[in-house]
Amino acid sequence: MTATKGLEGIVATTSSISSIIDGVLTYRGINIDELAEGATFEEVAYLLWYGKLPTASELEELKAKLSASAAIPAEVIDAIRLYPQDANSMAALRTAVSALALYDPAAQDMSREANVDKAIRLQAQLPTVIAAFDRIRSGQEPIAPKAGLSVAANFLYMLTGETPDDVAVKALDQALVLHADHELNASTFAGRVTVATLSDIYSGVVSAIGALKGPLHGGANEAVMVMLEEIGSPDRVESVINEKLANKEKIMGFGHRVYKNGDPRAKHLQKMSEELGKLKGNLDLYRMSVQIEEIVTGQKGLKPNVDFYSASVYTTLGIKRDLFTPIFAISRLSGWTAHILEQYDNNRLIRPRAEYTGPTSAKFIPIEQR
Ligand SMILES: CC(=O)SCCNC(=O)CCNC(=O)[C@H](O)C(C)(C)COP(=O)(O)OP(=O)(O)OC[C@H]1O[C@@H](n2cnc3c(N)ncnc32)[C@H](O)[C@@H]1OP(=O)(O)O
Ligand SMILES: O=C([O-])CC(=O)C(=O)O
Repeated sequence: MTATKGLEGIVATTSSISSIIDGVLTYRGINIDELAEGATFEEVAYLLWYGKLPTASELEELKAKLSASAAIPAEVIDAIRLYPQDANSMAALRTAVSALALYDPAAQDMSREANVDKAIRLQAQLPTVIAAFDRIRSGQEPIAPKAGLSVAANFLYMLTGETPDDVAVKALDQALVLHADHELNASTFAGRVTVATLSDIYSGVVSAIGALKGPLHGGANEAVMVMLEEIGSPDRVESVINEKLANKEKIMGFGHRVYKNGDPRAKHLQKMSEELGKLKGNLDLYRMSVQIEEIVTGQKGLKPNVDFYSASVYTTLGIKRDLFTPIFAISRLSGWTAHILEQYDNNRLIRPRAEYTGPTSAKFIPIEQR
């Protein structure tokens, strides 16, 4: 038995949800470029869960269900009030999703129907949880979700209490489309491993949130913003990035386990970053990002991944840095739950082997002789 470090190149499951073939990403066979330009996040979530694009009436039905389930139990809001004010936002989200399970009478119902309902409910509730956490830690009262708003619009509304403008809603919606699923990425795999023991959907999502949090995965979008803040202005890009490269530091938002010729989602976020910068009259973050890309791609051949330009996009939208990865979670929840449902539909315990590298034939020494 020989281990492959990081399971690189190992095919661990079959799946019909999303594919990356020759660098092309599809959701249910539809190219991500077409979805990014033409679909809303709700249509994409439907596509991931049900395997086909919704008709107009199916989409209306899904939106109505999302609207009807977006409120979170008062007990969960009360629990969020007890979190430390400086709690890590992904830790807070992980804890709150765990708490949601306690107040869902169907949490342990393993029927397919109940699990699809829970996927939709969680999709509706995640933005409410994150917005409530952000307001409570800022000394403000949480704002209840507003019926009739899209997932993107409702999230922005619940953060500020103001009706968001169309540009912001469209940009966030497109970002949600781009992040919704990505084959067997680390967080999706973590979720599938958890539910393959026939544990419940909440446990799978909690595992997935924990895996997304790390800076080698979803946490990279926040880390990109830390780097942009450290650089501070376009004239410092060259010196800071060259120093990082000379010190063999990783440049966050670059590289990918699967894409070696570029992440097809990055160009959409780059375009969005430029357009938003122009609209807001400040292209500094965009220009700094482009300069970083020129240096890192030029020197290391590494291309930006989905996390790189999302940092300037979200900052230009006025979103706090530590909400970037929770936003990734709002989007990826659709993919996680689609994979969890697929895992339940054709389940077998996921239990690989380890190549043992420890001592063999070691002897037990009684404690008094050690
Ligand atoms: C949504 C997402 O999860 S997208 C990924 C988000 N993560 C990041 O942006 C963090 C920065 N990137 C990375 O750490 C990596 O590229 C990962 C984790 C995404 C992929 O990792 P792996 O497939 O294991 O690639 P690995 O780490 O083996 O990299 C191969 C080589 O490229 C280098 N490399 C990879 N990414 C970077 C980077 N961002 N900056 C500098 N060097 C890098 C490695 O140091 C390694 O060099 P070496 O062969 O001289 O040791
Ligand atoms: O697939 C991966 O390894 C990481 C990634 O880009 C994602 O989850 O969107």
